Amino acid sequence: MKLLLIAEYRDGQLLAGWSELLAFSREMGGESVFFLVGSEEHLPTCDEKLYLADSSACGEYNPDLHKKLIVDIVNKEQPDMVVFSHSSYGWDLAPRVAFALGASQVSEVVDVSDGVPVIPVCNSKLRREVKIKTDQAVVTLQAGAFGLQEEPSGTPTVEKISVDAAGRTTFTGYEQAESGGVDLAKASVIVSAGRGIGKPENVEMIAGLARALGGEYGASRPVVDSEWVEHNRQVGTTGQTVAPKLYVACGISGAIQHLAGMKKSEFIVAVNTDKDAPVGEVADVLVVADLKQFVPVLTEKIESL
Ligand SMILES: Cc1cc2nc3c(=O)[nH]c(=O)nc-3n(C[C@H](O)[C@H](O)[C@H](O)COP(=O)(O)OP(=O)(O)OC[C@H]3O[C@@H](n4cnc5c(N)ncnc54)[C@H](O)[C@@H]3O)c2cc1C
Repeated sequence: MKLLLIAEYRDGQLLAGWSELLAFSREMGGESVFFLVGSEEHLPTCDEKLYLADSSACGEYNPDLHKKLIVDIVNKEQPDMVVFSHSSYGWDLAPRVAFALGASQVSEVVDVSDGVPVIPVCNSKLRREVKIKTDQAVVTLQAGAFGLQEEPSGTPTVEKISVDAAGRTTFTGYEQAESGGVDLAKASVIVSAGRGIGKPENVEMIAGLARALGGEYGASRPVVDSEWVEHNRQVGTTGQTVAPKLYVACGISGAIQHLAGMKKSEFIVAVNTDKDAPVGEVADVLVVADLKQFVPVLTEKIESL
């Protein structure tokens, strides 16, 4: 099996997701070739072949033009799979490439089972193995789902490529999302509220524990989507990525999109009524308890120290 891995470049920097693409390729047992619209200054540290288009000529974000470049490489290399990150770049480009190739597309892959991509379904409550029936497939990988065991090293063999066409899209720049007054990335302790808190009035209970520990409070996406907590406190792939000394996940099941934003925390405590909740796989301590009983008692004890 051969895989074409589409690395990403933003604001003059190579994005770290390239190593997740390589980890996926290794799980698939495949030979990998990279594609990047970027610069020779920032290349993946690996020994694979890399097709490099210059971002100053092709634009960092020009889906029309990048699709043409990728399709040319696909015609040359004949990979079985073209692999993107499940990012805004991937969301935009992957369907264009799949359509151009007449290939099937599998979005948001989180695992591999016996060589078959696995995707979450039913709001991540279930997983589905996807059997690909076309000769070629285009897949996108959920952030944080795949990781290399070892620190990547090496120097790619670079082949420079270019394209004459201009494309129909004009890139005008990136706009930074407003982060508001809270910068969770700077907090050394974060206590997060999940759907298990049950009602918006219980956010204060989570904020109280965070205050007692000298930290900030965060939330999972359903809590933010319900407008119980503002978006700048959301942790996960569509929120903030954090790595505090202590992360306390209260009533959070541990969906891959949440774990991707907090699993690098130094010490993780999870409070959950379900002893089999997936968050237990990353937690250093799993407290099997009703958070409405446990959190107020813990807060009181800490405050009395
Ligand atoms: C493209 C995409 C991007 C996403 N981005 C994000 C993201 O950035 N961040 C994010 O968090 N999610 C994100 N999600 C959503 C994610 O898939 C999950 O749906 C979400 O993380 C689940 O949130 P939760 O754990 O709070 O809720 P649930 O999965 O419903 O879990 C609730 C947990 O609370 C426990 N519980 C219930 N009652 C109690 C109690 N009284 N005491 C203790 N425990 C209790 C339950 O056992 C359960 O484990 C994204 C999804 C998609 C498709």
